[in-house]
Order: sequence, then structure tokens, then C-alpha cells
Amino acid sequence: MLVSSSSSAVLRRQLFLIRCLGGGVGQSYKKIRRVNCSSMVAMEADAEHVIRKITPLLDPTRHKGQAGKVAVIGGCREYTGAPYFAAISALKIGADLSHVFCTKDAAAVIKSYSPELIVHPVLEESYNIRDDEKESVSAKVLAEVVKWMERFDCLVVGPGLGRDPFLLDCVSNILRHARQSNVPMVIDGDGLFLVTNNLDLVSGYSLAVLTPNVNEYKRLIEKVLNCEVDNDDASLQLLSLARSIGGVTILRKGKSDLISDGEIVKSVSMFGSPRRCGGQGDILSGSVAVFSSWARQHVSSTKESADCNSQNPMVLGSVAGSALVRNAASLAFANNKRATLTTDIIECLGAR
Ligand SMILES: NC(=O)C1=CN([C@@H]2O[C@H](COP(=O)(O)OP(=O)(O)OC[C@H]3O[C@@H](n4cnc5c(N)ncnc54)[C@H](O)[C@@H]3O)[C@@H](O)[C@H]2O)[C@@H](O)CC1
Ligand SMILES: Nc1ncnc2c1ncn2[C@@H]1O[C@H](COP(=O)(O)OP(=O)(O)OP(=O)(O)O)[C@@H](O)[C@H]1O
Ligand SMILES: [Mg+2]
Repeated sequence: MLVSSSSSAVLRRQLFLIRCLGGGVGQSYKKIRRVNCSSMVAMEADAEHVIRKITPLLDPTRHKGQAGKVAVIGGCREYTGAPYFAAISALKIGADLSHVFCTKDAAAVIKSYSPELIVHPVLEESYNIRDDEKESVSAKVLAEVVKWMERFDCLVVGPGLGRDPFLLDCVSNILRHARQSNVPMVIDGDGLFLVTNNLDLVSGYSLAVLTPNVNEYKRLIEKVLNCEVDNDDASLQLLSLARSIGGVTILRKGKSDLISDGEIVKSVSMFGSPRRCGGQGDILSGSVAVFSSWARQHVSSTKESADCNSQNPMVLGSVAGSALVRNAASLAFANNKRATLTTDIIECLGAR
């Protein structure tokens, strides 16, 4: 592979700073910032190449399910759009089956948006149950999800989940079980609210991807690194954050998306859309779930993954998911200008 001298200089500097980070991450990050006046620059990912590499062929010998089975854990009284956006995006990108596990109130609404989704009305919020029922209801919720768990290639946890404490306790149990079963997970929205306050749920789990927006990232940085967000050295801080949470992959959404697993930092800066309507992050979480599943299949089926820049399938999936959503957002904006909505972007997911 040809590497230009400027990109190899960036790589050398990345490697130097990563070595400096060493083990004690929070402190090392602050020390490096004090003694280094120049910043660490993320390398732009070759997203087109990654997408081409990991996307499976539309092969007539393949059967239903082989292109991916995704489950979204989210959807409550307030939010029905977010889980729908995540789940339908996974299908539009190419997954074969997309499930939603949500509260009973949300289920009928989500089913009515689309006959394509398999909707399980299994989650419960506090207002609906008595204190003396909590233990048995919690066990029942877990059992309802667990019986499906091993069929899923990836969970998306959090879009439209809400913040009801009992519901979040049940979701913590689901996360622990998914982790024991080695099921990959993308954590977004209220799932990030949950894990930021309970880092042990994901810490050290290399099959987890966190997709924070600006607020969610700020809360993570404050909680984990105990400092403010540093936009002057965003890459190094992200690398340090991912390393502090034990090598989970973090996709920091923004003007450029930044992706790190604590070993490497990539950016996806291609033009997206200037519209910031709600729901675009939900599309991204469904997209990353599908591409990460494909990347895992690709990495396990071929030895040539080294030419994809990083062998971590969760990083590859994040790069591909980010690029595809930004591309769709840019197409939707070209068609709809200021009237662009999340549903318009979903319609553009298949147009490349
Ligand atoms: N159409 C939909 O159904 C959509 C639902 N969404 C969902 O909305 C939820 C919140 O996501 P945001 O991106 O707005 O999250 P943010 O963390 O950006 O929250 C937005 C604001 O609301 C406050 N807030 C939210 N819940 C609170 C609570 N229980 N107590 C105190 N303050 C609270 C936050 O502090 C912040 O100021 C997520 O579940 C997300 O998935 C969004 O994805 C947008 C689209
Ligand atoms: N300033 C920006 N310019 C261009 N694209 C952006 C910008 N900020 C975010 N994006 C893109 O928009 C998508 C959603 O990111 P955003 O930060 O809006 O997520 P979110 O707040 O979680 O969304 P949601 O409303 O679904 O919860 C991502 O694909 C990201 O790359
Ligand atoms: Mg969001």
C-alpha cells in the first residue's frame, strides 16, 4: 500500500503519542497535553475502500439471516421514532432481519410505522408496576430477550429508551447477558446515559461501540477523564477515553466523526448535511450495527484484513456506518434543502 510522506508523518506522531499514553490513562492524557504543544491529528479513513471490502456480495446461494440480524433495545412512551429509525435503517442498509424490544405502549405505534420490523412489547416502566412485582417482572423481561439473544449479530441499545430507573435496571441485565454471550453492541442515546453511570457494563468489552453526540460525549469525558472536552486535541482525548474504558470503540459524532478503539484514531470528514434535525444519530446506530457485523464476518473469513488499516471490526464498521450516513444525508439535502428530515435521509441510504 502506498502511504504519502505527510500521512506517514501523521501516523508516526500518532504512534509516538499512543506510546506516551501507556497504562495510567487519565493522568497520562493530562500530562501529555501539558508537555506537548502540537496536537495529535486523526488520519482520514479510506471509507470507500472499507465499505467495498466488508459489504457482502448479493449472492443467490445465501439464505435469510446471513446478511445480518439486528435488534434495537429502545422505544418508550415518549420516543417511538428513534427505535424505528435505527431498526429500519439497519434493514435499508442490507440486514435481513430487524427486531425492536420496547415497552408495551410503544410497540403498537412502532409496528404501525412498518410491517418490516419484528416488534417485541417486553420492556416495562416503573409507573406500570408495583414495587412487590419488580423482581419477577425484571426476571421475565430478561427471559423474553434472552430467548432471542444468540440469534442476533448485533444489538443497538438506547435509541428512544428513556431514563426510567426500573427499565434501565432491566436493560443493564440484558447488557450483562449479551456480553457473556459475546454479542456485539452499539450503545447510543439513553443507553449512553446508562453506561456513563455504570461503566462496568461495557468496560473492557471490545465488541462494544459507543456513539456519543455532543452532550453524551461531554458527560463521558467528565465522568471518565474527570476534565472538560478538549477540542484543541480532540483525537488524543478520544484515544485516551477509549483506552480508559478498556478498548471499547467510540464514535464521536460531529462536524467530522472521530473514531477510536484506544489503539488508533480515524476521522470521517466527508460532507454530510447542514441540517441537524433529530433522528440522524439513530440512523447511524443502526448503520454501525450492520457494518460491524459485516466487518466481523469479513475479518474472520479472510487473512487480508491488514489492508483495511485496522483489523478491529468495530472500527471498520464505525468508519463504514459513518461514511454511508453522511453520504445519504448529503444526497437528501441536495434534494430537499432545509426541508430535509430524517425519513428523507433513510430513503437515500441505498443510493450510492
Ligand atoms: N423521534 C424520536 O423519537 C427521537 C428520539 N430521540 C431520543 O431522545 C432521547 C434523548 O436524546 P437526546 O439526543 O435529546 O439527548 P441529550 O442528552 O442530547 O438530551 C437533550 C436534553 O434533554 C435533557 N434530558 C433528557 N432527558 C432528561 C432527563 N430524564 N432528566 C433530565 N434531563 C434530561 C438533557 O440534559 C439535554 O439537555 C434518546 O433516547 C434519543 O434516542 C432522539 O434520537 C431524536 C429523535
Ligand atoms: N456539524 C455537523 N456537520 C455534519 N454532520 C454532522 C454534524 N454533527 C453531526 N453530524 C452527523 O449527523 C449524524 C448524527 O449526529 P448527531 O450529533 O446529530 O447525533 P444525535 O444528536 O445523537 O442525533 P439524534 O437526534 O438521532 O439523537 C452523524 O452521522 C454525524 O456524522
Ligand atoms: Mg442520539
